Amino acid sequence: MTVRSYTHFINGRFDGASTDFVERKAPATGETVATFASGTQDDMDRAVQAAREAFDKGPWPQMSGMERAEILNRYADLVKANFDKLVQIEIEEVGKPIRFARGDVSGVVGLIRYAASLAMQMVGSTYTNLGANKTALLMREPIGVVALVTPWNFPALILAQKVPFALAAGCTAVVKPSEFTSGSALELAALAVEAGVPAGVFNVVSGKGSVVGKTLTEHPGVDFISFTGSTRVGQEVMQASSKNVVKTSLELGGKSANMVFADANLDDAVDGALMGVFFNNGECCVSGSRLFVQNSIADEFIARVTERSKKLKVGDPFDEDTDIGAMIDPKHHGKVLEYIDSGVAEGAKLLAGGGAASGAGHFVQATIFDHVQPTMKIFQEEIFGPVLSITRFETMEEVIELANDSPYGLSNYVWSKNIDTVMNVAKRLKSGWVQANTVIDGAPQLPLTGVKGSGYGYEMGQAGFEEFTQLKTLFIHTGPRTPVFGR
Ligand SMILES: NC(=O)c1ccc[n+]([C@@H]2O[C@H](COP(=O)([O-])OP(=O)(O)OC[C@H]3O[C@@H](n4cnc5c(N)ncnc54)[C@H](O)[C@@H]3O)[C@@H](O)[C@H]2O)c1
Repeated sequence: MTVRSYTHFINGRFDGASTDFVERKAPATGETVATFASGTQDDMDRAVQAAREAFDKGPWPQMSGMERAEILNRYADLVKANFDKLVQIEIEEVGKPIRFARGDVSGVVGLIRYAASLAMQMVGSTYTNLGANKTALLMREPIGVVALVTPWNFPALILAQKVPFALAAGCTAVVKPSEFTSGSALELAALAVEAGVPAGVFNVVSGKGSVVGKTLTEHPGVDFISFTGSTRVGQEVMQASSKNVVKTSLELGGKSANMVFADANLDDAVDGALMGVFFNNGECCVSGSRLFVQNSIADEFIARVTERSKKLKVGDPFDEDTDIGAMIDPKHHGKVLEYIDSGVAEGAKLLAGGGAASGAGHFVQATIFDHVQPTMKIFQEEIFGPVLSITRFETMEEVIELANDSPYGLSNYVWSKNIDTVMNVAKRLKSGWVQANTVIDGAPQLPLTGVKGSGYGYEMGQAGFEEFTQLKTLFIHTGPRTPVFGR
């Protein structure tokens, strides 16, 4: 197996300055698949400086939207041309099954194309009703140098939820990818330059969050921070941003409810229950890891979900038939197993799985608990693995209360053929996103956001694009002015 060896990507090229490298072992095999430079404060300073100069001196921010769109579309073509390589990197470094890695890279292409269209939609507004001789222009401008910190579960996809939108707005960026999965970020930066993005516009520094992540989010050269990761680190990023009073957007953890009413299309809902929790190994912020089933259908529905879960294939992520790959690293693997033990210890009923799955990698069996109570850890905490917690309910009131009983508020799902049920539940759920009769769905046009412990700010969509812009108000007085002083 070839080991990919990466340095940082600063000012339009791979940077020769690093001497310290860390090995990335594939979670599914334990083999070394890549080495990443272990960044220092100095590396991060150089990257921010490159982005600062590229922003202040141009030409990227001054280009027309049409020019930026053209380059971004060329970038999308290049990502497509490198599809297989990027898919391989995501499988090897993350341990996710091939069909989901393919979905991620297709998603990257779509996000870049959509962002390209937004480059031509950078519109402000005009007020003409302010009184005689007065007009105001609200001019939309790029926010500046942006710090983008990404997690390991969707390394390419989450990067593409940020970078193309920032670039479309005319910003310049420094990316700090996860230290586990930096390969795709570095490849994507190099492809952007190949597509015509000028040097210094898109920089990547790999390394530890506590070193380069911290340096980046505290850096005085940064104008906006967009962070995706855990709620705990999100809190640290908030503190870091206060140092220079920098605007932030935080996309944090989740513990979504997947609610199945008796009148739902039950075939679809069974599939949605499995997809909700086992997609991307369960390492998914919008995972529907709490399943709520209405009492009248519960026994049969839960039996069907359990039976199907036992047929899932856990193992080699390169195998087309694999449903669940490997957990990201041994520590996280151990944490997921501890949650499973806590579910048993706290009295939930184990229906399927319940431990590690065999193989050389960090595999976990598809695990299902029934009769989970809101007081249990597996109900409240984000497990980030293939572990489903099921709770039964009787009424709509009860399930809304159960769903909202969470420190998080990212996404929720409701299954019912009754539009009244869907609307009534959706309106009362405390989450940034609700999906009806589907699960973990989305499109580049639709903004993702959280409430409560899931963060704030928007990613994707027009709202996500506007995060990378700011409004400058130009108030213009024309014609004679009535004196205020010295009349
Ligand atoms: N809301 C969303 O859209 C979304 C999407 C994906 C993942 N997530 C969340 O991400 C988490 C899993 O990812 P993770 O384990 O990589 O998260 P994490 O918070 O441990 O790390 C995220 C990133 O922050 C960096 N980091 C760590 N300490 C830092 C510091 N002090 N300052 C700046 N950066 C620092 C890490 O190196 C990494 O690049 C889960 O909680 C998941 O729900 C959220």
